[in-house]
Amino acid sequence: MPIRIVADLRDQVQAPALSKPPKDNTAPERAVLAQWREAQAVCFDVDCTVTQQDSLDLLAEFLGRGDQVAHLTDKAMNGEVSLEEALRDRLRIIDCTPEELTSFIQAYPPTTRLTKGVSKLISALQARGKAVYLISGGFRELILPFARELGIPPTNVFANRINWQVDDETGLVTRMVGFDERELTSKQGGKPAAIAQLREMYPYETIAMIGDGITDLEAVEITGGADIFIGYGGVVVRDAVRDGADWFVNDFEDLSQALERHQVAFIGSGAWACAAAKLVARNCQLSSESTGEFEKAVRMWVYEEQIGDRKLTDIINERHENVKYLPGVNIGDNIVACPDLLETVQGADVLVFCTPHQFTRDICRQLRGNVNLDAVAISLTKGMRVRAEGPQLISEMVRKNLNIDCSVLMGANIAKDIGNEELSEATIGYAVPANGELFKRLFETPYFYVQLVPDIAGAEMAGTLKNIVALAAGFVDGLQKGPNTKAAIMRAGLNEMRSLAERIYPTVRDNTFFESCGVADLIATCYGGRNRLVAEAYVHAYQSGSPKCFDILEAELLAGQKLQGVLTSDEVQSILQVRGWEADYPLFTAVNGIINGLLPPTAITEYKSAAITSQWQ
Ligand SMILES: NC(=O)C1=CN([C@@H]2O[C@H](COP(=O)(O)OP(=O)(O)OC[C@H]3O[C@@H](n4cnc5c(N)ncnc54)[C@H](O)[C@@H]3O)[C@@H](O)[C@H]2O)C=CC1
Ligand SMILES: O=C(CO)COP(=O)(O)O
Repeated sequence: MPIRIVADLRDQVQAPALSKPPKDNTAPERAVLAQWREAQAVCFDVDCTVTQQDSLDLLAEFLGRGDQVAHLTDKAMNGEVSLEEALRDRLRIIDCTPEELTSFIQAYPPTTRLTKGVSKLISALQARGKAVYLISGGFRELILPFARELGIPPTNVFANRINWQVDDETGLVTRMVGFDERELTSKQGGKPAAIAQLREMYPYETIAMIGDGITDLEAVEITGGADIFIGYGGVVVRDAVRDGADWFVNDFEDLSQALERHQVAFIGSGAWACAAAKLVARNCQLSSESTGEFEKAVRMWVYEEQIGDRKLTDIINERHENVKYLPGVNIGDNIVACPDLLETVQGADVLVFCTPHQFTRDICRQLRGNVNLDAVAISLTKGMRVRAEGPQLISEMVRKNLNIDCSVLMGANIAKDIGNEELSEATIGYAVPANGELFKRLFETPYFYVQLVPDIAGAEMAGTLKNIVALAAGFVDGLQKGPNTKAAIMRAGLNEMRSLAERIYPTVRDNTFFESCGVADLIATCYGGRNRLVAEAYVHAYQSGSPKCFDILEAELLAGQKLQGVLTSDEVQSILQVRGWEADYPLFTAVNGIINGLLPPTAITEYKSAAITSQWQ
């Protein structure tokens, strides 16, 4: 039985001289590329896109009626006859029994008919958590074997259904008698209708449609349909489809490659930055060996210092260890330390910010105009900036300066313990769900669990404000009070954190404070953090009669690491003062009075009344 092979098909369709030069849209525009990478759902046409031949054409050939059917298929795919009409006529010609259909599927199993690279592409999409659908004007009986082969659940298949005639006497299915005309894909406009239905069922922001025919292109031309249309010309090239496509590919490898290998740049190299970079290094290494989502090498910007007679960057690159800020932890040999900020971010499309918050603004200024326009960012920094018009969280600063999306990762994350691979958790606050998922894949490991919350401001405010409460906890420890007092201070602190976050950012969700970024981070920092440690030392020095300021204690105790709570307390207090809210936040206000020497450390246990005193000094 003759089978039309790919080359024949192509010759046949391309043979007539093109009336105009082919449009070159084989290199995607930046925005199209970004949409392709972001798409949460990807819909594939099946015949001549997933399969090398049109299944009905091949079935007709198998039955010896090939020429009549192929002619009708081409007419429908070129938009010359309506889909319904072509479908009806083709089925009438094919007119086969269930046994003939089964023999056909056995003779041409899916593995022999898949187009080059489609299997790899679909696996890569699935590995990235994207939903894959088959949307076809063909028949389920012929399409489900492909769905099975590609790991696509039958519920993700939109296709037509053959009506079968049942023998009244035997109850056995005998012949096909047309098709179910109620199926969405049996009609013109069926593909965008199927996509519109997906949108009703799921909150997909970006949907891509891939196909070779006019009915596939239609999916993007109707409101509520797909967001981008990628034309596929590996089997058949149709002028109208090629010209109408946002991107036209002849090889699925182009699409796989475009999905692959995000280049990650890490900005910061302190204790947490290095522990977090170790998580990222592991995942980039693994992904480069499997899904290819992330490039193996991760550049890390290091604020250069001399360590003895050597540069810190040289030591990190040689020993894979930051001997000053996270000694004893191998952060991964694919982390490349770089002292030049702009060189670090060159070509990167995933940016991780993790520096003490007082340095982020200057870093953003240097980066302005120097990062990929389609880059996405995440901030691990806990802190805020205060301007005349109000507070600015670090994620807002990144977003505003660089004009890119910025998620946050916050949590109970004492750097040394994560460096030592102790079980820990974090919360990613995101605005764009696909970016939240991307960052989860970048950070999550078997010892570092990540939860996603659609609440950037809540997660970031929680991470920032708990540093003030950690100072209060340090005062309590310095005063050698027991667990009741510490718990009372932490509870009051949590209330003030939540209240202030919700007051400044009304979109903040209450539940966020029960995630790792909320109560868990508060507990971890109030027991094991640097803010607690230094605040405790402050009390000891104060009580010994030789008080020391926080700058001195930071330098003495933290070996170059930076405290965030003291600055944050001053920043938050200026907001409370300007807005006349101090009385509503007595714990924050008492802490600020203590760190500025207006109140003695003992005032922490009398914070409700002490705060009132401190306001007027
Ligand atoms: N250390 C921890 O356990 C955790 C820290 N964080 C947060 O992560 C952020 C970064 O903290 P770490 O990585 O721990 O840093 P760190 O406090 O350990 O180290 C300070 C860093 O600042 C750099 N630096 C000093 N002067 C600088 C300048 N002028 N410009 C730019 N950088 C300069 C130093 O080179 C060093 O890398 C902070 O907001 C912190 O609150 C969050 C979770 C845990
Ligand atoms: O944020 C932290 C833990 O999640 C670390 O807090 P410290 O800066 O007080 O060490």
